[in-house]
Amino acid sequence: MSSDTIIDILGMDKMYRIFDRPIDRLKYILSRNKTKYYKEFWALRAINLAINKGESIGLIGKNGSGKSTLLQIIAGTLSPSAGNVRISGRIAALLELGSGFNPEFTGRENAIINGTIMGLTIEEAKQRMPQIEDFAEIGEFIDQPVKTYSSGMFVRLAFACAVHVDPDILIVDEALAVGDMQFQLKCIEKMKSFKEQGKTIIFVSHDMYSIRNFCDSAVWLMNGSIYKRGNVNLVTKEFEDYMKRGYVESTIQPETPSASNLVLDIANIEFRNERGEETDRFRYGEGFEIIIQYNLKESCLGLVGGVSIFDQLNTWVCGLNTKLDNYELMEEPGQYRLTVRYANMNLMPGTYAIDVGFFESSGLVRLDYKSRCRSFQIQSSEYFAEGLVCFEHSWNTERKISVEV
Ligand SMILES: Nc1ncnc2c1ncn2[C@@H]1O[C@H](COP(=O)(O)OP(=O)(O)OP(=O)(O)O)[C@@H](O)[C@H]1O
Repeated sequence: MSSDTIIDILGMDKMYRIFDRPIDRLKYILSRNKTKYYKEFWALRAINLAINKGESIGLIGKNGSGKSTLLQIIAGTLSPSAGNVRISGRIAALLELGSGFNPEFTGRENAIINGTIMGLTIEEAKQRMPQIEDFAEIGEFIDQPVKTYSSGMFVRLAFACAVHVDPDILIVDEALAVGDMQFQLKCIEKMKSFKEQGKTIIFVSHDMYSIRNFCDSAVWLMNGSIYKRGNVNLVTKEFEDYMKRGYVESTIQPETPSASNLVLDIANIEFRNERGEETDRFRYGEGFEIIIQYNLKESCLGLVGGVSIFDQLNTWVCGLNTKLDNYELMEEPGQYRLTVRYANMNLMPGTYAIDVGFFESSGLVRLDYKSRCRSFQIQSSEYFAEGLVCFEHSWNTERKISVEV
């Protein structure tokens, strides 16, 4: 284990025992020779994973691939069946929400207990209470039993506790999606500052856009094994292609719902042709514009706007956003028109749909997202090519002259 390695997993397996009937579990517990009343299910197999200090890792994989199991083992809430797991730092994990809380205790009591479990003394844990209360913003509920909390309050308290124990490693398992948007933004700011401080972050999401925006590298789990690890863009792209090719049943997670449109509202989307006329029909090869009117209600640092085009089979034809193009949007509140211009549209004739979305800078929080909100047609009376796009091209042929010797 190098001095930079903060998480080191070697040859780790996790097996779950599956009992067909509750009585079989009881029989197993009571049997002296531990007769096998169960079936074995290997959720993780031969995992070797070393993560260095300061890395931001995106953990991806389809449903049931073993992501949560791996995170729980790293977090120490689940034991592996075999292998070694060495962690050299303090871990704060936001896994199943509030799973570490005792429902009968108040928020304050739980926060203090959590702090002591994380290695703080009771005094240190108490000293951090004002910051936790401040961050969680749940007011007087801090002194109510957590069983009375809404799921949003749980996230608030859980995140506040997690980030105020000064962890070296932060694990976030899509927990953020439950909180309200203002709070999500606050959490993301905190995660960014953790990243800047060189802390290690493991982030699980089904949203590849979020993973690409937040992580440096990605680990792809498939059927309980690490299938790929590497550059976040390459691995997530390959994962998306894999999912699209339909190797899997259509169990891709639903999109993360748009955060309530408190910060930004998309008011209108329209298409205009090269002559500035509003229309949704274009000639093949013609340029056109998509004009998005939106209302920014609160200033938003690093606002990102994007448009994606899909064909009728849902193939993602082209996704563009202002961040990828280094185009900065204004951050002050106001009403805006954002125009994206496509020159020489060489999509083949057919009907296409668009998604339009706005995100805060890391891409983790959707401020407003309209899926397949408008469609347009590319028309041509000529039959000139097949497929999805027609690239600019030319043909050439040369006759090979055979020389007799
Ligand atoms: N307590 C358990 N007992 C038996 N099997 C389990 C248990 N927990 C998880 N599994 C199984 O282990 C496999 C991996 O589950 P896990 O929750 O780690 O996957 P995941 O990648 O996090 O999935 P998702 O994206 O749906 O959250 C799944 O097939 C799941 O059914």
